[in-house]
Parts: sequence; structure tokens; C-alpha cells
Amino acid sequence: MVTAIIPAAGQGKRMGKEINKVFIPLGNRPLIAHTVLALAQCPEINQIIVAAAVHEIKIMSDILANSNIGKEWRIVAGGTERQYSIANALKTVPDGTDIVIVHDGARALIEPPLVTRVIEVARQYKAAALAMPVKETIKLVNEAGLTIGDPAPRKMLWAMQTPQAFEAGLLLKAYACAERDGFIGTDDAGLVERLGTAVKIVTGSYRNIKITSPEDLLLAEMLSNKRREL
Ligand SMILES: Nc1ccn([C@@H]2O[C@H](COP(=O)(O)OP(=O)(O)OP(=O)(O)O)[C@@H](O)[C@H]2O)c(=O)n1
Ligand SMILES: C[C@](O)(CO)[C@H](O)COP(=O)(O)O
Repeated sequence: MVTAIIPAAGQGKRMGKEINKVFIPLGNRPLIAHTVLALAQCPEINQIIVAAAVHEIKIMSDILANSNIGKEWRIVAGGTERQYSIANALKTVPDGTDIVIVHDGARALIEPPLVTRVIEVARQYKAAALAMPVKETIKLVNEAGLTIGDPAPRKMLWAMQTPQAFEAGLLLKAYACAERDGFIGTDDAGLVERLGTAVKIVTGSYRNIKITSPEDLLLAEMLSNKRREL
């Protein structure tokens, strides 16, 4: 049984709008509805848990109730960090779940076949994540703004995306260890790697953007219109 967790309890500060970016409309529905519906289209996923900010539970619930999700779904209260929002959701994962997938509410353009793929690979390798090769030259820069070297050859650098999928027991252990150590990571794969488990990379898509700043919204609108034309 596969449970999907969607953290959507952020503030969307970098988007610079008054509302949480996951409620911004994209085409005919809010971003979060696109995200949840994309995951709901994956036959492998049995239930969906969305983490929402406490003061946004009502609006989230209204949106999801009107979205014809067609799968079991529920909302949990989020936390002050993405990781805490996911930790809250993990506490409510139903017994019998063997795979947990985590997907950002803000990655509304995810294509269902990629979700299916990452779940299949997680069954094989225990841990899998979408990622894309970086296109830019990446450098380490110190606080004074001076370069201090290249981190690794570019062909070894991949930009992590979501969804990321894990054996349920492994992810629960990774979260318990991170909490014990006071470690905050920027993705779930990072928490699992701390246990010594390598995460199998699945090539994602440059269209699977995390809608973070206003330019991303423009790009999302273009990509989404293009998809409707096809
Ligand atoms: N305390 C938090 C912070 C983030 N998220 C979610 O994690 C995903 C990825 O985070 P990000 O894109 O950084 O979203 P925000 O934290 O909302 O953005 P910002 O940092 O600009 O405020 C988003 O779907 C966001 O809603 C969450 O559930 N709980
Ligand atoms: C998990 C993630 O989407 C992988 O790219 C990303 O790290 C989330 O980052 P943020 O710190 O919440 O912007």
C-alpha cells in the first residue's frame, strides 16, 4: 500500500503574495489542486495526506472537497519547517503502508508516469528520488561573496526534485534520527542518506518545477497551457 504525503503548509514568502502560493490559481484551479489530482491519478497511490498550516486547514479542506480527488485523502496540521510538516503527516500514515512518497505541494506540474516510476524504483532500491542534471556551473562561494572552488564535476551534480519515495520503515527511522539529532535537511533523501542508505536517482523532468518565485508562476502558466494544447 502506498501513502503520499504532500507538504503544503509553507508561507510562500519568496512568491511575495499575501496568500500561501499553493492557493494561487493556475488555469482553472489552485496550484494545490493540480498537485493532489496528479498524484490521485497514479493507480499505485492508495491515500493522500496533505499538511496544511493550522489557519489554512479550512480553505485547504474546501478546495480538496471540491476537487473530485477520487482517492482517500486527509489533512494534517503542518509545522514551522517543511520537515516538521512531513513529520506530522508521517505520524498518521496508516498501518499496512509499505511505501511512502513525499511530493511538494508547490510542484504542481508533476506528470503521473514519473510518480509511478519513482514508486517502482523505491520498491527495488528502498529509496528513490527524481532529480535532473544541473545545467549551470555550480561554485562554492563564501560569506564575503568570493569563490572558494567547485563542489564536484558538473556531470556528477543533480538538482533534487520530488516526488521522493521510500520504504515506510526506512523513512520513519530517518525522521526519528533527524529529530533526535536536531538535523534539518532540505529534502527527505538527505535524511535517509544520513542512515547510510544511498538513494537511487530517477531522471525527472525540467518541467517539474517547484513554483517558488513569481517567474516560476509565469513558466508554470506557459507549461500548463502548452500541456492543454497537446
Ligand atoms: N513549514 C513548511 C514549509 C514548507 N512546506 C511546503 O514544502 C513545499 C516546498 O517548500 P517551498 O517551496 O520552500 O515553500 P514555502 O516554504 O512555502 O516557500 P518560502 O520558503 O518562499 O516561504 C511547499 O509545498 C510548502 O508548502 C510545508 O509544508 N511546511
Ligand atoms: C525537496 C525539494 O523540493 C527538492 O528540490 C527542495 O529541496 C525543497 O526546498 P525548499 O527549501 O523547501 O525550497
